[in-house]
Amino acid sequence: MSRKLIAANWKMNGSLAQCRELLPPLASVARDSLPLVVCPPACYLPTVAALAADSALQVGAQDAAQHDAGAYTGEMSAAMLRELGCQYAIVGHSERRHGLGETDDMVAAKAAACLRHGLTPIICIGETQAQYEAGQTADVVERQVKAVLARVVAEDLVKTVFAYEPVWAIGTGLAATPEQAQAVHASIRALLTQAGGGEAAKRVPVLYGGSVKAGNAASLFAMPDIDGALVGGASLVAAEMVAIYQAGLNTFQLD
Ligand SMILES: O=C(CO)COP(=O)(O)O
Repeated sequence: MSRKLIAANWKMNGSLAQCRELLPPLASVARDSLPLVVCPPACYLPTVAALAADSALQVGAQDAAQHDAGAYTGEMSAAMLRELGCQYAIVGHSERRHGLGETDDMVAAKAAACLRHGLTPIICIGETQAQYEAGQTADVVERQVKAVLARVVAEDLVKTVFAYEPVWAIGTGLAATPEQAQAVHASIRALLTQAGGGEAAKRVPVLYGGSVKAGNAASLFAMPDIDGALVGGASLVAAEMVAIYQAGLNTFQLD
């Protein structure tokens, strides 16, 4: 299995009409050798799963509950998301950490809940602009990764995906440079290696997210520890998302 992967995070955007418009071009380019995961708002998951059905496209949710069932109004469990056709769920997106108060431990519990139910968690980590300016990137990333490692056993690590998303690069048009991102990705890989043993850690995809577009994807993908992208705004334009995916097909050494 290749450790490369490209994912689209629509955030709270889209409509039924947009699902029908955005999915067919992606379905026609998706290949098994490079997983392409579409994460629409939860209400569109059944529609997106149906549109993806006869293709290599995969479906992900944008969040998953940390609990399996119970009195948690508005939440959706990992098992429910599986029933809706999801193979993946994003957890710990900075818009949930900073906008909705999710803690490192909640994010780790969500990742563990996904793993209990056979969903692959795409675990987002990354520093804010203030932390970046204060030179705290390495410390923040280490704390966020270690919180996950405290709840996910080493043999499950290989079933996870990490996404480094510096908050200052999200939706700003100001992506990290390939070299900046590579340095952080290498440190994430080192933490995973320490925790999960060399071989398992080598197979965990570490994606980059933050202002990825067709114009910068190939230079990011050329870095040895950048295994793909978690794409926000550009994923709402079919031609952009197709071009980003094609940059992956052309740049990555795929199995
Ligand atoms: O948050 C992101 C993906 O999860 C990145 O968003 P943008 O690609 O819009 O910067």
